[in-house]
Amino acid sequence: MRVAGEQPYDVVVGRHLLGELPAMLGDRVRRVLVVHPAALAATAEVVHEDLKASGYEAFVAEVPDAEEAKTAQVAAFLWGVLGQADFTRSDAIVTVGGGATTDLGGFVAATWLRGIRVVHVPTTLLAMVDAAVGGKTGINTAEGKNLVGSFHPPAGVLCDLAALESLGRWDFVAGMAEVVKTGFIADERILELVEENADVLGAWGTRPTTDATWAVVAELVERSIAVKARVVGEDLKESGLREILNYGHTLGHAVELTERYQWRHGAAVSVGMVFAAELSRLAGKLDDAVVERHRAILGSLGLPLTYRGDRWEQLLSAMRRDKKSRGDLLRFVVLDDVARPTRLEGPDPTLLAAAYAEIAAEAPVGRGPVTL
Ligand SMILES: NC(=O)c1ccc[n+]([C@@H]2O[C@H](COP(=O)([O-])OP(=O)(O)OC[C@H]3O[C@@H](n4cnc5c(N)ncnc54)[C@H](O)[C@@H]3O)[C@@H](O)[C@H]2O)c1
Ligand SMILES: O=C(O)C(=O)C[C@@H](O)[C@H](O)[C@H](O)COP(=O)(O)O
Ligand SMILES: [Zn+2]
Repeated sequence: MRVAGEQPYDVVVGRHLLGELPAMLGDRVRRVLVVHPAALAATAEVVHEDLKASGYEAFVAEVPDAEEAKTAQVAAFLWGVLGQADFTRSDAIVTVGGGATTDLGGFVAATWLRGIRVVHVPTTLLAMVDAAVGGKTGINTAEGKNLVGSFHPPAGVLCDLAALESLGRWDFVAGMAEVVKTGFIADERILELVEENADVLGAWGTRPTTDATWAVVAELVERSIAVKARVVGEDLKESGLREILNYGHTLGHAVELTERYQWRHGAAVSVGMVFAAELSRLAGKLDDAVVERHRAILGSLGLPLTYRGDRWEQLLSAMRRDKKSRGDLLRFVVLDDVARPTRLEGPDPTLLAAAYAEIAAEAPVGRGPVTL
């Protein structure tokens, strides 16, 4: 799939794709830094050896797992590695990992010498369908999620579906939240596919994956990437259309911060989408049936639908730092219907509180498997 823009690039979905890496890196690259978390050390070493065999001067850097990687300290560590190895503007980074790794590696590529090439090799469902595509890079600060970053499109993305074989159930399910998001904002066929296959998708990794399930996963990945490619191809820097990809994220990111990143991103986005759907309904835009479809689909995958009722003020305060806010104006992506996203600007505080009341859990929810 081709992503349009000033520097168009390919997103390749398939199996055993590492042979495509040199072509994506391009002719001028001499040095390559492979960035990965510990869980992907073996894959990163294969990439490292392949690159050396292809004539590159290749290095590897292991970074912390998950959100622990998305800090200024870890970015500074990688800047140090690049500096020590004399990386120039014609050199490149390859990321091998989930969305946290692609966000971090993309950010370091965007900032080193004001921008070097990066190729992403996403290894989670979430990173394949969302994080690795579109050039949004970022790290967190104490005040919130992705508050520092830049738009820096990759030179290419290699989605090797074989990587999903080792992905744990709840990491796969968390990725499904972004797939479902894509369905609600742009492609109803995605929702139908999830509805038809929720039992096997929600049980990922607990039983052997049949060829039929792989075919469904491949179609979901391709459809989700197609939506993202179309949107970011039109609006890389989020001046309008791209905001729809943030459906469910205004509250979702606030939940992640409140939980000190102990919830998976996809789990927080799941709760955030139910909130956004309720907000859409209370604003008179969305039918009850579509709101209930959110709960049915996300719930059938095992994703959370509620969040603790005693955290509203904290969440509201975190939402003020959302990137869609303008001054004191809170802005939300909401739905008029399936595949008809729109914006709600400066909703009345009582409307927001009423939407939150619809998703608030009476007692604090436990640290369940998807959230952890
Ligand atoms: N830039 C964007 O457009 C964008 C879009 C969506 C999400 N994100 C970001 O992506 C991050 C979430 O990404 P994620 O869900 O991939 O989380 P993640 O990167 O934390 O990976 C989840 C876990 O899976 C492990 N893992 C990765 N690949 C594996 C494999 N093949 N087999 C076994 N284990 C594997 C990781 O080590 C980690 O423990 C968040 O930081 C979110 O903000 C960014
Ligand atoms: O690509 C985008 O644009 C998105 O909003 C995709 C989201 O799934 C992703 O989580 C993104 O990182 C959120 O961006 P942010 O600007 O709200 O931090
Ligand atoms: Zn997201």
